Amino acid sequence: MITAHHITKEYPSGEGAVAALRGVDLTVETGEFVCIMGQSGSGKSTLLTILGGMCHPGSGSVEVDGTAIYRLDDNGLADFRARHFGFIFQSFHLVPYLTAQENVMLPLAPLAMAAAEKRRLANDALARMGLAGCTGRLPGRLSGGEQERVAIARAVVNRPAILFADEPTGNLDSATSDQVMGLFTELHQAGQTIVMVTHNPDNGHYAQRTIRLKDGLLL
Ligand SMILES: Nc1ncnc2c1ncn2[C@@H]1O[C@H](COP(=O)(O)OP(=O)(O)OP(=O)(O)O)[C@@H](O)[C@H]1O
Repeated sequence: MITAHHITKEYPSGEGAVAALRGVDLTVETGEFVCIMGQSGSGKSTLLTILGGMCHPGSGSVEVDGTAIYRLDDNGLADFRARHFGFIFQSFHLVPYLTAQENVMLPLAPLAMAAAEKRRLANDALARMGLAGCTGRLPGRLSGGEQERVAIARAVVNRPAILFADEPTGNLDSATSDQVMGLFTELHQAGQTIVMVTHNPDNGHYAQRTIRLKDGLLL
C-alpha cells in the first residue's frame, strides 16, 4: 500500500519556480490498478516519479507498506526500489546492444543472487509475456509490441510489489496498446498493484480507479 501525504514539488525556472505539485494526498491499496490522468503539464509524471522513489518531493512524505521511503539514505532508497518497484516508460528504454534476456536481467544487477538464477528469472518473465522464443534477440530484431513486452518483463522480473508505468502505450498503435493493456489486466488479476500515468482515456478504462490531476492538484 502506498500512502502519499501532502506532496509538493517545485522546479526552478527562468521566471521563478514552477509548482508542479501543490499538495497531493493519495492512497493506493495493495492490489489496486490506479490510473493517473490529466492534461499535459498537470504534474502526472512528477507524481509518478515521487511515488516511485526516484525524486524527492519538496515537502510531504511517501510511505510504502509502512516504510517512509524518503527517510532512507540514497543506497537504502535504491535498494528499496530494486526490491519493491518495477518501472515501464513510454520509450521502452531497452539497451540496444543487450539481448532481451540481458535487458530483463538489468534490474536484478544490484541484488545478491547467482547469475544462473538471474537468467532463470529473466527467462520466466519473458515466457510470461509470451516471448520465450526471443530471449537471445537484440531489441532491433523485435517489433514495437515485442519490445514493449520485453520492457514489461523487465519491470516485473523482480516480482515487484508495485508496478509504475508512465505512458506505457504512448508509442504503440491501438491494436498493440490493447495487447499491452490486456497484459496489465492479467498482472492486475494476479494481484499486481499498478500505478499508471496515461493521456489515453481508452487505457483508463482498464484501471480500477482513475484519479485526475489539474495544475498540480487532485480534482
Ligand atoms: N525538470 C524540470 N524542470 C523544470 N520544470 C519541469 C521539469 N519537469 C517538469 N517540469 C514542469 O512541471 C510541470 C509538471 O510536469 P509533469 O511532467 O509532471 O507533467 P505531466 O502531466 O506529466 O505532463 P505530460 O503529460 O506533458 O508529460 C510542468 O509545468 C512542467 O513544465
